[in-house]
Amino acid sequence: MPVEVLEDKVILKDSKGSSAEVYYFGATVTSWKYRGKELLFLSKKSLLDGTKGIRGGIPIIFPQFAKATDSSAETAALPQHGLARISKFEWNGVSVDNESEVSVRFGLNNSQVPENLQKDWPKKFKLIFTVTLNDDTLKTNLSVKNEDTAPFDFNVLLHTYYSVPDISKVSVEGLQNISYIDKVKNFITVVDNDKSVKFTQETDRIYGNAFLLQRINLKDSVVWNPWIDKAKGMSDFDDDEYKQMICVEPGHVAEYIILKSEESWEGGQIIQYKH
Ligand SMILES: O=P(O)(O)OC[C@H]1O[C@@H](O)[C@H](O)[C@@H](O)[C@@H]1O
Repeated sequence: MPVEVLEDKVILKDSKGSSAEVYYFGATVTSWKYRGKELLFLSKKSLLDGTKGIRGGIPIIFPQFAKATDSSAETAALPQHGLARISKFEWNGVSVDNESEVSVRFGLNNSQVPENLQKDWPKKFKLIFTVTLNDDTLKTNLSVKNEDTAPFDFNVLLHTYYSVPDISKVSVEGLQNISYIDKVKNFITVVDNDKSVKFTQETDRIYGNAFLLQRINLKDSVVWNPWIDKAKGMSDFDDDEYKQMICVEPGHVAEYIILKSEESWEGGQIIQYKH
């Protein structure tokens, strides 16, 4: 059976032994295993009961990345990282199921969002999140439809937590000569001349127009590791877990996307495990 539909999550299984798990809460992918090997990081302290955003996997960030810096932004009243990751999506069923690929869908519209968040961002919208598993490849695709009568602004990001055996041995390549905003150093703009990014301290950078993964319509990249002090301050993250994860997050966050009434936007990422 390639798709198991449970009370709180859906499990996708590939014929060669790969699998993925997606919670309805946030439509968060919490596990992606290549033939049994876990590739995503999920904190052992993460809550999975819908009382807090899931700490790990691939939370969907929409319609605001971080907290809006401009108090006049339409999304200014929303909490950090918006509403999608803390809303329960509906199960929209299996869309593809064949020898090589299994694909499932989750949906969220404004009336399914907790009431306080509806007030914080009173827009009519519809999200469809599609997760596709194919042996060594995971595709996550989001479509956003504006069902309101006026345009709205949004950010979007796939906050992907990768599991790594040892952060001191990790490097992220493909960001050379791209300027980034350094959130750890007071949001200064820096141009990266190094061939790869290595991790020896708290790292929180927004790269504009980077092409790191195969991505569709997501031009920015956030690279994040909380490191020691910030890890200690996070209740849903174990003190030492910063050594076992790295977030590389494709998104559209440096500017807002403006979506007109009745129009749709679509974007996503395709991650392939090199084995
Ligand atoms: O603790 P949260 O809300 O899940 O955010 C985690 C991190 O998410 C990253 O995307 C941000 O760049 C960081 O600044 C932030 O700390």
